[in-house]
Amino acid sequence: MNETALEMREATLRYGNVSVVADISFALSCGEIVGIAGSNGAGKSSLLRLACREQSPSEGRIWLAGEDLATVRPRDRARRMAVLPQHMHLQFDFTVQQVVALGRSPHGDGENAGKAIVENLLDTCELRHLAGRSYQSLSGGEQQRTQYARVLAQLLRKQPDEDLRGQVLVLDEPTASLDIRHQEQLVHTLKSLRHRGCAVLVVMHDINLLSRCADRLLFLKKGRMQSLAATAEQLRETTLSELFGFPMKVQPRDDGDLPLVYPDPAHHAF
Ligand SMILES: Nc1ncnc2c1ncn2[C@@H]1O[C@H](COP(=O)(O)OP(=O)(O)OP(=O)(O)O)[C@@H](O)[C@H]1O
Repeated sequence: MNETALEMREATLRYGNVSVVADISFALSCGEIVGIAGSNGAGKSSLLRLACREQSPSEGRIWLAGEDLATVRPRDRARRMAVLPQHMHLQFDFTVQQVVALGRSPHGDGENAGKAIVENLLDTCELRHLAGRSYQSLSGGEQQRTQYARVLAQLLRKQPDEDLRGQVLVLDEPTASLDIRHQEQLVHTLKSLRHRGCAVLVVMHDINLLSRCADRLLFLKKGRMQSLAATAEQLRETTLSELFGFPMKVQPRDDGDLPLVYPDPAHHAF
């Protein structure tokens, strides 16, 4: 199997004559988590839309495990790549269980193996008590957890604990509505998916949370790659201050864990 799960080479996305993402090149390996960070409007969601072929690049090429993404049939792509968008609106009022089961659609096994996967995810994602509830009636965090379970249902091939090399998970702000307990749970599941060979591309505004899951961080500024490096190397005050356009502090920790990043409290910009 190809060790590169997803690769972009000189990918650009233009709306009219404005490039919202420009000249992006990187490779995501099987069993690797790449975190994407940057300011509002930097192009993070646009980059993810290119990665999952929701939009095709104006220039450049993208490969899924060595295959040109443009030639991978949509159903095949949906079996190999699961995507959690930033916003998700449902036209119909499904129950939580039905929403999670939607993830099995590309696999066509909803009545058999897929049912066991959905049942398992309702338990592991702590959704069992909500299974029969209308999705529309849920809180923001409950909806986000339901959607996360749906993409996990799509990501798994046949069994809850199988090898996931070649599978790609794309997440846009998956923790935006989650409480601390469920943020921690999500970080834990991402690490476990990585351990099983899954490749993950994830956007988060919380740089500390992102750093805790990502092997490498890709920093985007005005649609361009500012830098891509191992997480520890990216956590530098000058790099982060430039990225966010605000003075940032990086506090080393005694326990040898990654440093803590926070806005400089001495700076009074507003
Ligand atoms: N359909 C579109 N037509 C024109 N411009 C667009 C379109 N979609 C996005 N943009 C612009 O592209 C830029 C990048 O948007 P994108 O959603 O990728 O940013 P982002 O980094 O995900 O931002 P945020 O942190 O606010 O979610 C923004 O300036 C946005 O206004």
